[in-house]
Amino acid sequence: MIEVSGLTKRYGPATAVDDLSFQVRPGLVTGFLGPNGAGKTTTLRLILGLEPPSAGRALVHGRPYPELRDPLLRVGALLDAGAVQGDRSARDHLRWLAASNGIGPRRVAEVLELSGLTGVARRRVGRFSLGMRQRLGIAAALLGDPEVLVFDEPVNGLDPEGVRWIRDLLRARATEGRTVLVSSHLISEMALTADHLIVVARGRLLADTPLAGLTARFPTLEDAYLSLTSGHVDYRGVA
Ligand SMILES: Nc1ncnc2c1ncn2[C@@H]1O[C@H](COP(=O)(O)OP(=O)(O)OP(=O)(O)O)[C@@H](O)[C@H]1O
Repeated sequence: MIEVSGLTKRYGPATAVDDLSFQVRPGLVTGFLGPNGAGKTTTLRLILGLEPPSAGRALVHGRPYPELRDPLLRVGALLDAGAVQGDRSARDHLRWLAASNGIGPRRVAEVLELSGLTGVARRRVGRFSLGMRQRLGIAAALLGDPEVLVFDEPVNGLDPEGVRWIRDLLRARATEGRTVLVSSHLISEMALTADHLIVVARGRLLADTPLAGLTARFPTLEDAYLSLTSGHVDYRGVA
């Protein structure tokens, strides 16, 4: 369970996240949608304790993320798949992460297999394509077999097979009763993947609803999303 209440983040005079409150419940894939600059990544960073909020709070398993013991075993996150040291092999990268979190090498082999990277495990990450980096980031998120998954744009750069893999993975994790929060700009993909949607714009909550609640009055989720966000797009700060 993730609980966000009154969450606010200001950067100087700009408010990136504005008094946001929502819950992400276990057993569902919750899609996190919004226009460019809506505050999605900032919200995920606040949930993961990568930045302090200006006001409000975000709790994971009932605690602020920085207070979790063995965080990698509790929460798996994919934020910036590019942020990996390029001179390490995929296997060494995962082994290093695993060792620093008390996870054994057997689990590294498992997540390499799970993410389709076994054949390239010894290759330097610097030579990986964007899609392979995404898979590596997801492998890292799965290392601790966590109950909560937080993925920012996980299908970015993935080929159709990879997109299907992510969709099935998120679905399977939710079916096991885990908490899954996933942001995406691909509305058609969210229509296939998500059970529940949280939509934000300009840092504020626009909708917190089951997927069916949003699509009932529109032919497609894209139509519903565009109707909901029309008039809320201003790309503050986006060059
Ligand atoms: N470190 C920062 N300093 C100043 N402004 C920031 C910082 N991080 C984010 N912002 C601003 O906060 C706003 C929200 O950005 P954020 O990246 O959270 O949006 P997003 O919904 O993830 O966008 P996108 O869909 O384009 O990735 C933007 O206006 C952005 O420029």
